[in-house]
Amino acid sequence: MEPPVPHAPEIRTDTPGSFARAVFHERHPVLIGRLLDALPYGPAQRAALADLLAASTGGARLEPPAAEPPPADAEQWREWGASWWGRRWDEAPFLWAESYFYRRLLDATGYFRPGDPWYGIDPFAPLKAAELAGPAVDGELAALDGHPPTRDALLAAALWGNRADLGFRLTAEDGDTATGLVADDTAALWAHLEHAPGGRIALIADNAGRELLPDLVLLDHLLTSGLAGHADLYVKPQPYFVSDATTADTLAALTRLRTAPGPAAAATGARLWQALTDGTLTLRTHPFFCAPLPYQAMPADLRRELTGATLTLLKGDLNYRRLVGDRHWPATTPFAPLTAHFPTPVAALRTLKSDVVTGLTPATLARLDATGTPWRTSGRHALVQLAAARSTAP
Ligand SMILES: O=P(O)(O)OC[C@@]1(O)O[C@H](CO)[C@@H](O)[C@@H]1O
Repeated sequence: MEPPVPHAPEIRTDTPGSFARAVFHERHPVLIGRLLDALPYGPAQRAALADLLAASTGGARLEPPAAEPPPADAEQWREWGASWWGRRWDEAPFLWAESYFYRRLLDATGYFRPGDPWYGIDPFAPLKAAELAGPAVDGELAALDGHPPTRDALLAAALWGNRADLGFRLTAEDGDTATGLVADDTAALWAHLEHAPGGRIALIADNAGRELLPDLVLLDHLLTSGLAGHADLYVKPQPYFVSDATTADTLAALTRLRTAPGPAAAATGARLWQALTDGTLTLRTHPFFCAPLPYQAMPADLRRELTGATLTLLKGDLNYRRLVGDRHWPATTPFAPLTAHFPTPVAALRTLKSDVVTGLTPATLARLDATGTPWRTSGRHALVQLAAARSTAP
């Protein structure tokens, strides 16, 4: 008999002193301030953003997205929010409420209003562009011209690239430095790919810029080494969680690679460009990547699309929360059973930036707890976790 899948309470924002509450009450005000500094939004948009902040932190009731003109996702959101409309923002689960906050933020800027001059304008674009143009990226691209990096180094770069999350950076402590891995299935991940080389790999991206660049370099390695015969790169269909990568961000990152002064970065960019044009690499998206739901609720069309991949590389903190469920799991809860719903073998590459964690050994947990630091949320720790036991048949 299968062991029962364990349960734990969902994380909510109404717990005083919690990380989730701080995201709404500390991070979001800083974020709205940054957006208002970065773009010359007019009085109506400024008022709408201020209203959103007040409603989402002040006990207002949840209402569906603006109905006039009806946005393309109106029906979808009516369904996704069926349990929550009319309830207070802080009664909804953290995962749901945060996702809806970003949806309403786009509403407030005019992003969804055809005919509005701000229609389709990414409110986070100035923040993402500044990071991509910055000197840190110059250094990281130049480093590719040194000793050819090992595959472990490429994987580690993609993993730690997840710290460059502009939402997290809004309130991260200065000087936070990376420490170590709390779980490390790196060797098992390579063994899994070596066991069935040449298959299709999916990478579900997280942040643009300094995270997406090493993700792209990793994909190039997987394709050129033959470990993958094809790669699908999944990005968000719309701006989300500040720096999540969209198609526009992917094109910007590719251009940054192709036009890099160093030969190694430029050659990587050229190969990836070619891979996109000849179909070896496919750029994909789906509305579910901005859904306020765990991956257990993945719709059938996306499930079908992913099925058959040798491995899905799932990047980042939010994807991890969606994978295992945004719940107060005891940290030693085994990782694999919580991911059994996922349609392919899956590897999470994530820096720890929220309360959820699973699959730790009791010794690791005791060591981390003994530090007396906020190790779950500081972004100083990371993990590579693999759940490989899955049918890979299409
Ligand atoms: O998914 P990412 O970019 O790694 O992290 C997203 C994040 O910054 O946003 C949420 C809180 O706002 C947390 O999941 C995490 O701290």
